[in-house]
Amino acid sequence: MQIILASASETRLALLSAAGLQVTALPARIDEESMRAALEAEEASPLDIADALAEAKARKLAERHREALVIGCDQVLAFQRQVWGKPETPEAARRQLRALRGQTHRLLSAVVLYEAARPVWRHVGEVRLTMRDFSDDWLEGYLARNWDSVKSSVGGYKLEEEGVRLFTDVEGDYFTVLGLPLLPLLTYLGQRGFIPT
Ligand SMILES: Nc1nc2c(ncn2[C@H]2C[C@H](O)[C@@H](COP(=O)(O)OP(=O)(O)OP(=O)(O)O)O2)c(=O)[nH]1
Repeated sequence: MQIILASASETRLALLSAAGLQVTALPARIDEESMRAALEAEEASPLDIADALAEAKARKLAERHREALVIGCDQVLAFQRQVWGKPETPEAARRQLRALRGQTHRLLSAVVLYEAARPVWRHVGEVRLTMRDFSDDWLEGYLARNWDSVKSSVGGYKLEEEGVRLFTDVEGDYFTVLGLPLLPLLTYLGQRGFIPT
């Protein structure tokens, strides 16, 4: 069965490909900003927001590819009752990282699987990340060196790159930080016989 990743995320495609899966990546192109704003207005939890966005992406492509297995994903950052998506500019990343400095925030990575155009499995992974009290000067250098890479990341960092220097503690699954709860997904795909075990 064809596996479609309903995502423009190079990181997610790289994780699935490195795990040996043959996956076709197609962007779902939903209006995440307005969906997230509407859900926040209804006081949806960060978990429900990530899950709803992941499902919307999977559903959109599953309706066009009814015979495929479609994986939809979404990751949000939760901090002090706020829910953040990707910072749009270096200034937004600077503001966000200064707010998170010396604090603990959460990343929630949701995955929803559609089979024959129906949702059959879902999971949300959560990680708690604590940032050190880095200096403004260091942050300026970090952004100058890393903005091109981290502008595609919800936290303004990539844990597997220099972004690791932001942290004193990461409590949870590495792949969930990168945006995909890979291990539960691979377990389910194996149990259902979609990938060899
Ligand atoms: N390589 C890497 N990527 C990260 C890390 N933290 C977050 N990300 C990326 C994974 C996702 O591409 C992105 C989360 O944003 P979204 O869930 O909105 O996905 P994105 O817009 O990239 O693609 P999609 O909405 O699925 O088409 O942040 C990290 O530590 N390392």
